[in-house]
Amino acid sequence: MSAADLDARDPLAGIRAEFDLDPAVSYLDGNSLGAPPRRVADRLDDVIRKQWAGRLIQAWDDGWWDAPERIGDRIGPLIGAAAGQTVVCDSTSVNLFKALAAAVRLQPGRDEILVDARTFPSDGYIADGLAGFTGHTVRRVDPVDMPAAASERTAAAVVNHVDYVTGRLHDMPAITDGLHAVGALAVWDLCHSVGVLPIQLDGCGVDFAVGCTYKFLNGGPGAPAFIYVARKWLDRFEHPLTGWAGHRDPFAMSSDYTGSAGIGRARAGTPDILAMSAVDAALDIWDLVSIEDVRAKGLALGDFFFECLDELLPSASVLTPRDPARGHQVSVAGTAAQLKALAGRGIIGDFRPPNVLRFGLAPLYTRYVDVERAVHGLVSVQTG
Ligand SMILES: Cc1ncc(COP(=O)(O)O)c(C=O)c1O
Ligand SMILES: Nc1c(O)cccc1C(=O)C[C@H](N)C(=O)O
Repeated sequence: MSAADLDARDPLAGIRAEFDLDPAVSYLDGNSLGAPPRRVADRLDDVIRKQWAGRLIQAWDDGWWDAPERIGDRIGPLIGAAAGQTVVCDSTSVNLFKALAAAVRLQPGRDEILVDARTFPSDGYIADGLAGFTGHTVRRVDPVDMPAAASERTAAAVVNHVDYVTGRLHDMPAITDGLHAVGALAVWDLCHSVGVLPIQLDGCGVDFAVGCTYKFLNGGPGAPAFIYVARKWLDRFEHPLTGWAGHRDPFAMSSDYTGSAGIGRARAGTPDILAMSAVDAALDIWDLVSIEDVRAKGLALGDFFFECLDELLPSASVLTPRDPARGHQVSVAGTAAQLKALAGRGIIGDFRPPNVLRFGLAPLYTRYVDVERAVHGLVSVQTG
């Protein structure tokens, strides 16, 4: 079937109109920065003109102060988290620091942290940075080998749900169970899976998770991230960034810190209301679509990408698995110069060293014609 026919039959095709995208551009980098939902601009206008200008500081009592928990609970259904376990705040890196610090604190006598050897570098840097304070040994292990590598020495393991380079999807239930079998805690990084595939954090018994909102959740550049703390750990969740926003009674201005009783204790400082309002507005799109439909289209876009490559560029070296154990991207070997040449043709992907071209497939706005154009573009930049 042609790309145009596939687009014509796509039940999600109409959702693209929710985004401010140039039809002439094939935007295939939603796995790095999502596209702008039109409703975000309207919401920010409202927050600035009506809430900030209209209510001034009184707006904190009109829903600003509680926005991190409220918006966290809107992300909850996308990650299989019942209410009260997810809060939106800080960056993924900062939230990972909090989650990992709390995890090792829960595991006295265990002296090792495992880190996904193929993770986005920041996760490894954070683990190393924390270990510099706690004295833990950090060992880098492929997620597939984590259950076998973990032992009674392992306090916690940081695992990516979807590998940011290849798009490989890791088996959350099996890896989590494997870690738990030796008493290690599981900390999942959902940056590349949230908003593209169904996730069951509660169902898998995951201990902690972090993720960003600026990729497939389209919250905008630098949008705040989220952190999930499983209900079973909420009472004992202790992290070192004990700022006033996580205090049980922040406006009492007590000189002693007592953490909030719930997920609020994962907060540290004042919430960035403008950025958070953008995330909130972007999440409205999930009132129109289901994650199951998004997942089905994401896999279909990937299958179509592989078909086009087989037909037009069989010599391509494809890094992304063809089976459904993948997220929503297709990665092929290539160069930074090729990426630049593609951008000159209106095809936007990204390059990750040393030799990977990544093409993100965001089912809310990616069209089959975008995939077809990307493969035609790859053919022309490979053949000169
Ligand atoms: C898998 C993964 N983890 C962590 C990060 C870091 O996120 P942040 O910049 O919000 O700290 C990113 C992207 O930047 C990422 O892709
Ligand atoms: N957050 C980013 C940024 O501010 C600029 C450029 C890229 C990013 C990214 O998020 C990169 C992304 N985590 C990746 O998968 O490579």
